[in-house]
Amino acid sequence: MDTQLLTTETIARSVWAVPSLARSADGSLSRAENEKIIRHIEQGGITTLLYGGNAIFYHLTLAEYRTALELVSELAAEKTLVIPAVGPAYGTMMDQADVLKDFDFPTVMVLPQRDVITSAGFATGVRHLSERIGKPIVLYLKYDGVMTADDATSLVDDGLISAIKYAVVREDYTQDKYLSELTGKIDTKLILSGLGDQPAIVHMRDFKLGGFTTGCGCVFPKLSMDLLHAIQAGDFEQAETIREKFLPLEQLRDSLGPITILHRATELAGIAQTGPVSPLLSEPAASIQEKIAASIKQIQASL
Ligand SMILES: N[C@@H](CC=O)C(=O)O
Repeated sequence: MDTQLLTTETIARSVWAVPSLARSADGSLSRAENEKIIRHIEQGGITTLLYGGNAIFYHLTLAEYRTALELVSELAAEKTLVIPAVGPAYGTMMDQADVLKDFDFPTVMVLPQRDVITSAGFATGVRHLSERIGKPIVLYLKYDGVMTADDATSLVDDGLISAIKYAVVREDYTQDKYLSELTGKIDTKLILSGLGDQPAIVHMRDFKLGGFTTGCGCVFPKLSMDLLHAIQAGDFEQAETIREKFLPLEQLRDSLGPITILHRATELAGIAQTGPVSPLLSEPAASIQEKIAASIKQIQASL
């Protein structure tokens, strides 16, 4: 596992894959199946793994948290950067910080919270977390204005932020006042487009963001890396062609739940047995699973 502190070069060198976390039939975390997922992603050329929402880190027990960190840190290839998430509750992240001290992850990401939060309080929580683990943090901005651009800038200026995952959903990604405010104050290369392959072109071309995160890229990693390389080369026609290839699966995820559809897609694509979906989420119905399988075939046929 790559344990070097993040730089803007690290951020840009790979798409950030956001994988599912496989469980055995009894609900325990599966070493063998998570290894298959990691190898599949790495074989597509991806060197950054972010264990967060798609891995349902929201709902891990503290004991599972340690096991998950052991698995992913031991299974990742030497050059793979692994970023685990913490939180989203303050108490949870501080308990998890004590577990993290036993590992060499160069940074961690705070999962997003929408309720029971203020901008200044969120910034204070990030400061406490960074002090506790002695490392900079990946800020995940998923809700409009959840942290003001000024508060985010203070954290960056104080060296407490390794990257920002920006994932506010918009009707039109070219129009985004919050992102404009952030990019007006913070080095855009520290900010990643955090909503998968669909807004990546607009975010990187128009707002000059440093990279993007992907869920579908855990099933089609080479396609996601091809998209990153096309955008970085300024070949937006090619990038648009690649973006459209993801649509069958991405549209299902958008309408039916990005996390659970990816969890099942990873299995239906033959990558690994991902096992039961963690409560508080639930399994897609059989009819939906047929649609997931069909969408995977459609993408495979387009490659
Ligand atoms: N939410 C996005 C990117 C990951 O955070 C996805 O799953 O595609």
